[in-house]
Amino acid sequence: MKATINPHSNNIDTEDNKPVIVIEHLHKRFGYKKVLNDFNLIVERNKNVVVLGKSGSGKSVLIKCIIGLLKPDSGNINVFGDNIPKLGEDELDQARAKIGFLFQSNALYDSMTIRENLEFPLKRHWVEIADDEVNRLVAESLENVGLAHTSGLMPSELSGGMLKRIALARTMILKPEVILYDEPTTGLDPVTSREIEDLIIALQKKYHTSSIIISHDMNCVKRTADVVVLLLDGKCYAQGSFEELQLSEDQNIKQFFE
Ligand SMILES: Nc1ncnc2c1ncn2[C@@H]1O[C@H](COP(=O)(O)OP(=O)(O)OP(=O)(O)O)[C@@H](O)[C@H]1O
Repeated sequence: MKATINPHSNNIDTEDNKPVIVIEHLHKRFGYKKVLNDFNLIVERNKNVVVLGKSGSGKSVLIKCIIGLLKPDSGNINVFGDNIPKLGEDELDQARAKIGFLFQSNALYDSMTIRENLEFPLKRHWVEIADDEVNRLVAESLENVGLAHTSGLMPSELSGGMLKRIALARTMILKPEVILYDEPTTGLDPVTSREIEDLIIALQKKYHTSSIIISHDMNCVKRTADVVVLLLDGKCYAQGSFEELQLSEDQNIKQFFE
């Protein structure tokens, strides 16, 4: 079953229809296990696509293939015209500056201050960047997540929700055009989850980013998704708005909404 997306359901201009990620015939197996089996997906500019799927269905494998951490067996992953699986290490490094990745674990460096954590991607990707510009971008990204006062603190001094915000600030500091979120609200209480969802939506509006979000949290899916995709048996089994999928009579889809 494939739900269709109503092209008139959102206030979109033509720029927003522009595909930024085009995944075609993606295959990835580990031994005998076919994890992705002819997976196809288009993500348009300024859209949040949430990927739903059971545990072990291949959501993380998909995201790792998009960012080039895993190589698919076959298929194309075009991000702004770069076919990720075909890129060499240097080109991949450049492409990754345009693709932000929010790790489920946050992946902050415990031995660095918040400021140093934020400076790290800037100095790695933009070697020639001036100190003034570093200061400006660090301040802007901390303000974006409402944590300007934490600059000199260590990660161990922050709560789980604050760490997630800092991880988001660090992901955003390079102004990526695409952001991949791996379960952004897992392990957070409902109030903090809601704050993170609000931030995801606010930053998308501010910077016109496109996102793929993996989530089990149906509140997060409902609030953040422009498009919901169900990954089943390695394929894009269904695709549509949250409401369209919620109304589906297909048992494979229904079970996620019960
Ligand atoms: N590097 C690897 N080597 C072997 N098998 C792997 C590897 N990475 C993932 N897998 C297998 O691929 C399948 C999909 O894993 P993946 O982590 O993508 O699932 P998921 O949908 O993200 O699950 P969850 O929701 O529990 O995080 C699993 O069976 C997993 O064991």
